[in-house]
Amino acid sequence: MNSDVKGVLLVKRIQPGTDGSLEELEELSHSAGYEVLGEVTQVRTPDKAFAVGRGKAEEIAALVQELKPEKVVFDEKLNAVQIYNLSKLCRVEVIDRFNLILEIFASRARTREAKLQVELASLIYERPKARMKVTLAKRGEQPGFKGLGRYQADIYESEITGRIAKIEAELDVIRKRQHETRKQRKEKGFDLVALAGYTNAGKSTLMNALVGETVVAKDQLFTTLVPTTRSLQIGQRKTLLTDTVGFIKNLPHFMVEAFRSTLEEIYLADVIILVVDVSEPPEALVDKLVTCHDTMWDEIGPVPVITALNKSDLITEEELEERKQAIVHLAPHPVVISARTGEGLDELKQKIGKYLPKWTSSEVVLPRTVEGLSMLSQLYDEAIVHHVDYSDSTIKVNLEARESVLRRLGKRLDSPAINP
Ligand SMILES: Nc1nc2c(ncn2[C@@H]2O[C@H](COP(=O)(O)OP(=O)(O)OP(=O)(O)O)[C@@H](O)[C@H]2O)c(=O)[nH]1
Ligand SMILES: [Mg+2]
Repeated sequence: MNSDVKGVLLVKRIQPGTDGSLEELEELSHSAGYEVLGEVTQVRTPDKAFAVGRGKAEEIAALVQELKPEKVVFDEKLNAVQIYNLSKLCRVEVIDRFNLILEIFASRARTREAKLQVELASLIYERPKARMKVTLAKRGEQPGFKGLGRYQADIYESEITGRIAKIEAELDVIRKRQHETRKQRKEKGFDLVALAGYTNAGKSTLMNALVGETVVAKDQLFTTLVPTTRSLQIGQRKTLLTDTVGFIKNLPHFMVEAFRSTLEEIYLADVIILVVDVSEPPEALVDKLVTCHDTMWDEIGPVPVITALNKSDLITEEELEERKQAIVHLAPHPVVISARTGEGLDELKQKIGKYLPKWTSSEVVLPRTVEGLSMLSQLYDEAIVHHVDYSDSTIKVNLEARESVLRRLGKRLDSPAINP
């Protein structure tokens, strides 16, 4: 084993009747920079609360002795007592899937916003355990009892609550500013297009392929943590394309909430491109699409969704057909693409154009003054100008624009600008 790479032992929860190959704890561990030294599986009993039996706990402890991992990672959410007992028995740090996701987020967070979001999510996750943690700490020695995150036992629940309130207030300020920026962009005639989808589906690669710029794209989960926006010309329309944080299965609601400002880019878009990795087996594909729908469906309203079936370069025609059949009810307006080879990108752009909000055609009459000419130049930026007629005192412009642009123009001209 490479001495720089830390090892983990996984305790995977698997659905009865499956081999657990669809579970992504391994992938998450790699993305967090760990080497997987071994796995213990535990069949999930749907209606029962999660418990680790004595036999299972001893099996894990024996493997810890043998493999000497840095941490034991449970697929299941653990409470403070379970973490305490397990870490005492195994003499090693015990964490669960959410701690692992938080570790990944924490290691990727670069901006103030991302860092605050990660801290908020981990505080909300740790708060219910704080009380128990203090009780357990008072019992004295706690071998390897580090699984509750970096907050030590002397930080009480109320301090955590105070910190949460502080972060929320700061995030609120950031959000308001972002909201204002988005509103201004819309008013300037830009349409907002968001890339959404499961983590590692290829959103950032697609963004790069569409706008020819370099957003970091890697074969790991949660490469993108804060949205990046670039302009993208669709026919004559200017749009802003935003790359967003990926979705993942079983993300607790508090975590989705902590990343709300990031997800807002999706919720406020005019068109959503839902990117899926179509090279995955049909069951995984269905599973991931269901997660995407669960995460965003209630929030997005009647916004058109185009499904980009990405990574088609990795599969045969027959495999593609099989997958298309499997997801027919989950993938609105599908387009087969490969962000890597560029296949299907023209068709995707055409589809985006088709689903952009309709603009209004209008004829406006501007005064032939310095101000009128400045309005005309602004219209070239914010609208599609079809025809301009100059007379001695007026400029007649035939154009298409977002209604808000026409309304604003009407106000400046002191007369309605909308004459369809
Ligand atoms: N073969 C192939 N690989 C692709 C394609 N698109 C993306 N990939 C690869 O898939 C991996 C993930 O791509 P990203 O663009 O980082 O995915 P993402 O959806 O932005 O991921 P997160 O930001 O982590 O949520 C990278 O290794 C890409 O090179 C494609 O069309 N074909
Ligand atoms: Mg990305």
